[in-house]
Amino acid sequence: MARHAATPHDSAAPPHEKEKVLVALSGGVDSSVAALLLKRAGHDVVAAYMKNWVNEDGTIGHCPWEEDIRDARAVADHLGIEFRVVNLMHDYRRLVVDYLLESYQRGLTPNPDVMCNREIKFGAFLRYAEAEGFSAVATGHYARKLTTPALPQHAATRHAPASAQNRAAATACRLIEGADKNKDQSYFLALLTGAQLAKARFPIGHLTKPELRSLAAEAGLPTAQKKDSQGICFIGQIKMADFLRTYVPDAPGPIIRASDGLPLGQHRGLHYFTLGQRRGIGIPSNTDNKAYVVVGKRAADRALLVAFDDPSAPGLWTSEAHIHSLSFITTPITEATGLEARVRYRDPRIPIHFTPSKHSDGGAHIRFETPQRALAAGQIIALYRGEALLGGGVFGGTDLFK
Ligand SMILES: Nc1ncnc2c1ncn2[C@@H]1O[C@H](COP(=O)(O)OP(=O)(O)OP(=O)(O)O)[C@@H](O)[C@H]1O
Repeated sequence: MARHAATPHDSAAPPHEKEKVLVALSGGVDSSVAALLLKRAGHDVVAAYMKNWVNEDGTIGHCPWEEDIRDARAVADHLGIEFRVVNLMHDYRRLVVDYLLESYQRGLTPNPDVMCNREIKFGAFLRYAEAEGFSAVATGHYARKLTTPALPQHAATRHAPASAQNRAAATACRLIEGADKNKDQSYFLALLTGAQLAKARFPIGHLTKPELRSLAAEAGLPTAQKKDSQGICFIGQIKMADFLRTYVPDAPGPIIRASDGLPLGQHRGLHYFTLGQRRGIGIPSNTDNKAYVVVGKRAADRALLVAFDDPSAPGLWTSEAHIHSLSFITTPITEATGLEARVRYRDPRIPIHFTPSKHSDGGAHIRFETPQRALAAGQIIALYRGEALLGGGVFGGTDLFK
């Protein structure tokens, strides 16, 4: 498959311009092929495994990091490139795990993968790379980067609160969904800034997974047959509930039927539940074909509010929402406009009307063309124009329990 051997067209560097790239090599097949393509394109490539979480307390959270380091090293050896292990455990604990735990304790639904990309891979890891003299960081994300000028945005104004650096980056590159629609990971990159994107390389974004697997096999990469990883690394194979049980103390409260206030039972802690959840409530409905679903949380008495899962369930469906912590890869949008949004990793893009907040809270008001089920406070919304990711924000209030 000679066509894959050329310089990845989504690289920010013009074809044939050699650059010094640090590739984030996880021990999985995607980043292995990213390293392979960079090497074939003639770049000066070094590979690094990020040591983020090693189950430091010896309690829970199996992450097969030793095996992954072994595999990553084997790939680097196979490609004849230098391999490093970069210890980011302190940053990861502070910027990802603490965010995760605090969010759950405050009744929010966090997204550690999105935060890991912004704060670790293109945060601490990128800073490490720059300090070591690299001009870019490459990952095995299914996303593409185009270096053509940003889409003209009639809504952008010179009052936009972007840094000069961000503005410069915005005109230089755009982030586009991965070519394999089944694997596209642009959602996880929604909170990157233009400056971060300027330094990012996504060498596999133009490939489909089957194409990538066959490239890996043809090149004899030791990870060619390795199974895809599931979920966020540090939680690995265990359930989020088991992880939370270890780190967040139980805080029991009543389970209340939202329609009439009827107490139905007790729960162990609101952090085990998220809006729209049906599993694990433990209350049989006693009504044929009806199941209870979480429709809300009440801070005052730590009540978990439930209702039958149907279109009339109070609080389950959302037509309008506030989003905060807005971040733009491209020029910030400062006037009302129609856009598309993705509210979960695997969801399709949906049409929305976007109105930036008149106040200086950096937020916006979103109206959906069709009501959406179970949008929880804390969840990430990614904003798009067609395949182009514009940026993202966070649903709801910053603290449900204020
Ligand atoms: N511990 C790590 N060390 C180095 N790079 C990592 C690590 N975890 C993730 N990455 C980088 O982030 C990218 C996306 O991470 P994700 O966890 O989604 O992996 P993935 O899609 O399963 O890819 P892979 O097959 O490369 O593991 C990876 O392709 C890799 O470049």
